[in-house]
Amino acid sequence: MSTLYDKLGGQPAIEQIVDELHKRIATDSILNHFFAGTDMAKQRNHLVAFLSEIFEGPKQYGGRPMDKTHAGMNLQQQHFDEIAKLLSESMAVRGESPEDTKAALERVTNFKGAILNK
Ligand code: HEM
Repeated sequence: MSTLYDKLGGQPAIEQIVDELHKRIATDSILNHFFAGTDMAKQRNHLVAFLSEIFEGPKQYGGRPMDKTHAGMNLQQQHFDEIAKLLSESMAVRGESPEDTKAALERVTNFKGAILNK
């Protein structure tokens, strides 16, 4: 049976989705200030690896756990919702189906408790 990673189109698809997401974050006034000091090239690789892994692709994320990564940011529900919205848009642009997009959002939402209020 194919995994969500395969259904989405594998590594090239995840890379394109993350690039679309980063384009949107850059012009989003709710989110972009959080990334002011971030090396976005590194961030791209980390996020591609992280998403690939949670979508059941090859295990490849070697970065910090989500609670440590977002420590001190005091992220709130509205920030999470905004990223989730931009991620959905990025998946739609890439031509992903509503079902696969929903499944992906569910996987990401599993980490909400580790990301918010840190
Ligand atoms: C929606 C679910 C989210 C996921 C799956 C996620 C995932 C990640 C990952 C994998 C990293 C890289 C970790 C590392 O460098 O070791 C990261 C870093 C980061 N995330 Fe998130 N994140 C999420 C939500 C958010 C939100 C809502 C914000 C703020 C608006 C945010 C802001 C950041 C920032 C600023 C960094 C870079 C930290 C640095 O420069 O060291 N994240 N995130």
